[in-house]
Amino acid sequence: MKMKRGFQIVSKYDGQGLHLPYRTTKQAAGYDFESAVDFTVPSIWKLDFLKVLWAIRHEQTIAPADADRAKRILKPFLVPTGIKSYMQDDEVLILANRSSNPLKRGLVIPNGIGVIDADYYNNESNEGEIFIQVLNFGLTDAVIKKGERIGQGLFLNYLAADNDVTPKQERQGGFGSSGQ
Ligand SMILES: O=c1ccn([C@H]2C[C@H](O)[C@@H](COP(=O)(O)OP(=O)(O)OP(=O)(O)O)O2)c(=O)[nH]1
Ligand SMILES: [Mg+2]
Repeated sequence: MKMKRGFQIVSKYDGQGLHLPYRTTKQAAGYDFESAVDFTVPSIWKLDFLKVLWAIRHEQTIAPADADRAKRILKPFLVPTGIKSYMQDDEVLILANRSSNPLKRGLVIPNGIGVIDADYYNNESNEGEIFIQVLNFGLTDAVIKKGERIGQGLFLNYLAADNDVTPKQERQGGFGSSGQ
């Protein structure tokens, strides 16, 4: 059978008992992705963050160390899945949150959706490992266990615009690798 689209385990996770993404009901559109590792996502409502917000709100000077910590707290965390995905050239894998995540523990995907391009597969910098960006708006830190389902992926076809010029650049990685 000709392989059209699917998932594989990234080689550095070989033998670690990871599961390929799977659908949980007959007509589930999304393939659920599990976390490849135990991962704690700190709550954004850490004291330093509130302190900095308060200072900004009251036009007070912020100590550089506080500002740096607050920036770290607001920066999304990348949960590794240990999974890479191959697909046809005119296909894309869209990553979406599980709707229970914000409801149950305040976990949101700050990029809204994740776009996994076909040419991300087997890229030279990280072999095409898919990461799920998360921020924790819950009041307490979110402890994600290895094997817990944290997001879902949907394969879709995408369309090209008229007079589309295919760029020659090869993808080297993700998360800004193609420039600003
Ligand atoms: O939630 C995400 C979003 C993206 N990616 C990977 C796959 C995707 O193909 C690549 C680039 O994503 P995107 O094009 O959305 O980000 P960018 O900021 O434009 O980075 P680049 O310049 O590398 O394209 O990063 C993930 O693993 N998870
Ligand atoms: Mg891009």
